[in-house]
Amino acid sequence: MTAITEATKTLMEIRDLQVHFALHETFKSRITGRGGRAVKAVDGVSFDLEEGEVLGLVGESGSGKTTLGRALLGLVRPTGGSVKLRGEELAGLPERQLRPKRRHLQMVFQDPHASLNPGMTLETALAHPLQIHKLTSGAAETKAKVREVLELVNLSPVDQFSYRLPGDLSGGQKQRAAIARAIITSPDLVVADEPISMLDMSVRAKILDLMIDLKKRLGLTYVYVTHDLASAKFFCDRVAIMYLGRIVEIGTVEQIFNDPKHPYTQALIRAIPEPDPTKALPRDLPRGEVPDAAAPPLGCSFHPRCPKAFGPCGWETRDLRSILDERWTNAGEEAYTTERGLFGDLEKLEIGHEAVVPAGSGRDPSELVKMLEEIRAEDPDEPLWKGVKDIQPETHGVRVTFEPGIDPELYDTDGSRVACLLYKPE
Ligand SMILES: Nc1ncnc2c1ncn2[C@@H]1O[C@H](COP(=O)(O)OP(=O)(O)OP(=O)(O)O)[C@@H](O)[C@H]1O
Repeated sequence: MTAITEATKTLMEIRDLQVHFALHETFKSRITGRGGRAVKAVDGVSFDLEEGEVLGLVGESGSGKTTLGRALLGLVRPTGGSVKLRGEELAGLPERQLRPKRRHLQMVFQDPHASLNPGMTLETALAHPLQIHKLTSGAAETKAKVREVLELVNLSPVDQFSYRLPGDLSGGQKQRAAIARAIITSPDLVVADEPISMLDMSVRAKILDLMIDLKKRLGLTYVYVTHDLASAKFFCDRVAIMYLGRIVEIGTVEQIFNDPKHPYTQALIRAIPEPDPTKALPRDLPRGEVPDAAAPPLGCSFHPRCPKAFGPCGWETRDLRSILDERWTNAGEEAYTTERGLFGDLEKLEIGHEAVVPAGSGRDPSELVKMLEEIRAEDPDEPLWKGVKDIQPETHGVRVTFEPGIDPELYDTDGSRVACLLYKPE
């Protein structure tokens, strides 16, 4: 592995990268260019990738790891921001200009079976990129290069493997062939998206060992996309923890594993199943599921699940709604009927830091204020209440005002860089 402290050269510079996928476009939003909902798969990501390093992108399903990895390769078009390869801007390049760059930017996929053409021998499959990018002059040179790369990935005796079809190979051998195809163009960067998760336990470590070996021999740089922190610890030099399209913590393996700072990273690390390092993350993370990426929580997007959340983290009407829903799910029928009757239609609550909670039909808003105060008094340590600034009766309901939230940036700490207000400089 590369020591990050050594003098390194920057291979890629990623700044404020955004990949938003439009959803449910209406006629009006299409015409005006406004108002259409979008999934913010990658939402303002910045980092440098140093030559020769292995950077892990780690996070739960839907955090944007794959989209970010694909955006680095130009396989998905950024909707904003910049991706520079050795100083040259790739974001926004027309396909015609991007195509010749692709030999420098390769990908290894999760499913080696799906990524290889079942009707092509390994020799044909590996010769293909050499021919497309015109990297060899003539059949003899192509054949020699294919043999060299098959040797490199340990698919030998080469004479036998050259003429095999993917169907004749084991899962591990298929992934070796897919890796061979990725490295045959002498790329600078290989994005490996869950390259071992579909393989038998017995071959997973061998494939990562092979990738480390190839990196040393060929001077490759890897971005390793995974939800498996244990394999990232083994394989990576640095790790970026992603949550809802953002990097929430980035640091060296030592910083992330020995001194995790973000409450989300801490939860992920606590959840690593030991001693078996190959299992996926269990889902015993705090408070619920990953929210909808089309309408992420305000402020810090982790705040609704965060055990350390406090006043300015971005409390909002949806949090109040969840607290009430949770309370009523656990309430007895009588208590539920009494309390629920005080409230009007909560579907009408708008997303924001201020909301008028409607009173139930014929109910006095002051009863609602009393109820909310009672709920607060029962559990004053519930972090939501630390973000509530004011509860006031109005004509038809109660105005609940929250502290204006702060959307954290990546802050420098004495270790990793962390997007959490606990580390915001004064
Ligand atoms: N082509 C697309 N159109 C619309 N939404 C998309 C598209 N691709 C990804 N998304 C959404 O973007 C978000 C990030 O997806 P992405 O696949 O990058 O996450 P991930 O962390 O790699 O997840 P997984 O581990 O499940 O692959 C998700 O909410 C996903 O549903």
